[in-house]
Amino acid sequence: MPDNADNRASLVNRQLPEMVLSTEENPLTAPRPPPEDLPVAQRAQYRFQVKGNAIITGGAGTLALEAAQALLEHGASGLALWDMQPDNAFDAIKALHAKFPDRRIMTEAVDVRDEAAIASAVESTVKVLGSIDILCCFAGVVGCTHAIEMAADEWRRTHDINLTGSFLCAQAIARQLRSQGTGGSIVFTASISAHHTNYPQPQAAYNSSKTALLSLAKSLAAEWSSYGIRVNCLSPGYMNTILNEGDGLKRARESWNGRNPMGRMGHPWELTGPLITLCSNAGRYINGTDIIVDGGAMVF
Ligand SMILES: NC(=O)c1ccc[n+]([C@@H]2O[C@H](COP(=O)([O-])OP(=O)(O)OC[C@H]3O[C@@H](n4cnc5c(N)ncnc54)[C@H](O)[C@@H]3O)[C@@H](O)[C@H]2O)c1
Ligand SMILES: OC[C@@H](O)C(O)[C@H](O)CO
Repeated sequence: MPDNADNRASLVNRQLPEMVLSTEENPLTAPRPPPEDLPVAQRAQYRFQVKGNAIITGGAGTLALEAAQALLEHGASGLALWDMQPDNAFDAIKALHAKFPDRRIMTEAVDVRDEAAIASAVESTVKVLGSIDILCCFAGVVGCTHAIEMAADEWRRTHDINLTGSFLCAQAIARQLRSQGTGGSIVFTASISAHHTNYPQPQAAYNSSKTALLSLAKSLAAEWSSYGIRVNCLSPGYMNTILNEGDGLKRARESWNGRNPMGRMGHPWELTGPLITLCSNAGRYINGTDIIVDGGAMVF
């Protein structure tokens, strides 16, 4: 690894790769309003229709499975649920197969920290589904350790999964979308923790990994828009999922609700409207940003 002085010298002499911005003529980023003659009844559907196939990381988790159902309801033709523990989704996937017998729904055991596993999952996903159009990154972990006590391993693991894992999956899918020439939508799951510091639970590693995701989404949106790839984040507030269950968090939950104008946690379903927006025509001009879905938790 060169030291800083060498780095600076090589930067001065290096030809930087050009960042190609999209132009008005790029068909991948054109506005695509509904055709004038589309009947009124079909215009709303056109706006929120999900086309093609989606990969969902952390696909056995609560928010991810709710997203899976929403994507199918809005028209996704196929889904690949990638998770380190895909068997946890066994019953949920059985139910999805029963509700949507005409769609292809597959699972893959993938650790999002593992580049080789991601590459092989892209290959097998494309083999089964034919192509990829959407990536939703839900894989994530949270710990509640005081920063002063935190082992370096916990810090690294949190960032490796929440931040680097999202980057590695996005990069692999962007390469696939570029080779397809189709464009697509990538959605990271950040959090209100990306915007403010959780209280009362100490979550320095989690918070900083999620804040970095916001910045990553902006950077990738800038670099990849010429391929027709939009990159955005969703920032859920406190949602009713396993992540926030357990007696240990009972007092925290009371405190979260007490500081939320709506006085309650979010239902996983309540995240799916914004997700569908980002993955459909409705979100065609939304790029490099973040949608906060928290019931107003950060207004105080
Ligand atoms: N639940 C909330 O209140 C809330 C709020 C804000 C943000 N989020 C974020 O939403 C996402 C999903 O949260 P959830 O509540 O559904 O949690 P969850 O624990 O139900 O789901 C997380 C999933 O990620 C998987 N996973 C963990 N490490 C992985 C790895 N290395 N590779 C692949 N998969 C891995 C887990 O097996 C699990 O299925 C997380 O990124 C979380 O930080 C959740
Ligand atoms: O900030 C809300 C979430 O990101 C998260 O659910 C919580 O902090 C986990 O305890």
